[in-house]
Amino acid sequence: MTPLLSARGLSMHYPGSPRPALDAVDLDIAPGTSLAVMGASGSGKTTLLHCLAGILRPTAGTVAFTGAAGTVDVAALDDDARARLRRDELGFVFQQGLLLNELTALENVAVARMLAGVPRPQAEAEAAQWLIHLGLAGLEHRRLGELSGGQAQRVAIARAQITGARLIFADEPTGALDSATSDEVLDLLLAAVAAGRTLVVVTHEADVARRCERTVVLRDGRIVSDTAAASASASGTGQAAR
Ligand SMILES: Nc1ncnc2c1ncn2[C@@H]1O[C@H](COP(=O)(O)OP(=O)(O)OP(=O)(O)O)[C@@H](O)[C@H]1O
Repeated sequence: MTPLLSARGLSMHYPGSPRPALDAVDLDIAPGTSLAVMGASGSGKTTLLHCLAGILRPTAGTVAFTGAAGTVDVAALDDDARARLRRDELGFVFQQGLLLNELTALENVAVARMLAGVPRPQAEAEAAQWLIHLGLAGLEHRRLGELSGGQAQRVAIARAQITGARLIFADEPTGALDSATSDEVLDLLLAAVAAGRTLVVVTHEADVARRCERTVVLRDGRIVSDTAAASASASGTGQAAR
């Protein structure tokens, strides 16, 4: 099967840094699978996610993404094209950054559709459906700052999916949550995978990684292990450890 995302020789050398944060990483991600990225603090997890998602431009390597318009090299796109790709084809669940505290839950989700040119009434109607789907009925008009951490992550998961994004990147999506809430948030992310989306999740938590089909571990910017979960289906099975 053609990978949804295929990185080759992906390297990131931050200016002034003595060593690369990412060092010639090769990684194929099959569509419809869940991948956990683990590793010690500073091993390069967020840098990898940002290079794969077109947030950062790597200093070397390619990232082939097969989306609506065919295959593009994310690493070679200019800033505007990468911003469009992120807006139209990728979803993000980060601990902070994308959601706005002063907007309501509904507005935070609807804005993702409005950025794609959908009129506000339609965007809000679609957003309301997503919020119900994610268990937030009745909280649509709460400002984000008035929601719990778990509720805010549900808003982020709604926002990540409302655009039809096939690929969702999550960076420590459960990091600030208690274990029951963390399980619920992961349930929702994995439900998106069951619905056909692809998930890449950076996590420190073994419990989160265990529930993904495949886990890669980074050390000093390199993939040092790549394993499929015992219960995982054949798709997304690991490549040999380097
Ligand atoms: N903007 C930057 N400028 C310079 N160096 C950076 C920058 N961002 C990250 N680094 C360095 O790159 C390396 C990898 O960082 P990265 O944030 O990707 O690691 P991580 O595995 O996500 O860490 P953590 O688990 O602590 O979030 C680290 O040595 C870090 O200090």
